[in-house]
Amino acid sequence: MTHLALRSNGLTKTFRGADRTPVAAVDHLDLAITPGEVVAFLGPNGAGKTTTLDMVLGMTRPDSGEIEVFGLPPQQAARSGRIAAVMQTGGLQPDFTVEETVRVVAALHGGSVDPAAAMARADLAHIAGRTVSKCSGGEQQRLKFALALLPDPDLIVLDEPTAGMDVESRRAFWAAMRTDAMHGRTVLFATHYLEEADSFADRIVMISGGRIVADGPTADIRARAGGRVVSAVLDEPDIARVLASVPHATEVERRGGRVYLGAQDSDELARFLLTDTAARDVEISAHTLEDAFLELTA
Ligand SMILES: Nc1ncnc2c1ncn2[C@@H]1O[C@H](COP(=O)(O)OP(=O)(O)OP(=O)(O)O)[C@@H](O)[C@H]1O
Repeated sequence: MTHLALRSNGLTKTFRGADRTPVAAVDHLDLAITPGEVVAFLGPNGAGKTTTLDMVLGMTRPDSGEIEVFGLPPQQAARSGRIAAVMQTGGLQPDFTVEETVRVVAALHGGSVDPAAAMARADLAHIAGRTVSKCSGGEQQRLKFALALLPDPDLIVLDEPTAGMDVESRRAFWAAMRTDAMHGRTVLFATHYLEEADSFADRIVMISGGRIVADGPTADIRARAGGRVVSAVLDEPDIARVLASVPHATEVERRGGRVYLGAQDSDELARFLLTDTAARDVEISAHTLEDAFLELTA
């Protein structure tokens, strides 16, 4: 029988806040991830991403609900090397070189991936002799990624792996990750960065207040923000005619000499503009992921 990479039912974790009031960090979370999926776990600060990932890794026990990784309890999946993580915090020895770090951890875990291969896959070969304290934030994250690859896990979990990196380092990190994910590994990563979710994930699970507010293919989540916007250069009488004639047409905004219009059916709106008005320079654009994010996590 083929198991899901991750399955949770009614997963719940509550903490006590500073004034002892309960905070539902994760609130009845149901999630199913099939092997090979690359899933972004997207949500604002305090949404419950880290708490969920801690439970996925068996580092925190849920108060109630169930969670399985490849059909196993999370701790067992972690012990057997089927799951590994790149977490936000986590000790690297500052005096070790990159290569020493990878070799020591490989020896400790009896990893199934050759240390040199893990370094190559995390794009570290050219800095193998550099001490950890001299590595940039991005290089240290890639080192953690190499360490996570050592047991050759089927599921790799990344908690905001590029937090604090500059654009260049983020690009290098994701290039290394993307190459690796093409080998069929399941990837679950938490992020605040919409563009990372957009460009790297097949699927987005959006979480807010410990609950899933949207879950689906990246393009579908974007579309949920409410269709498309049609913009054109248009004079006042034509704007009035569009608003009166096209069902549910609304004026969204005016900017740079253009008017931006929304409607239930954007194709119908565009057709009306092109055939019944003197509209020029008509453009149809999808809502951005940011629109969806703001709407769904509001
Ligand atoms: N050990 C703890 N004790 C008390 N409250 C906690 C603890 N850990 C998390 N919380 C609270 O649980 C909620 C969810 O936190 P969590 O760290 O899971 O969110 P997050 O989505 O990872 O946030 P961020 O993006 O800021 O890292 C927050 O309100 C947080 O303050």
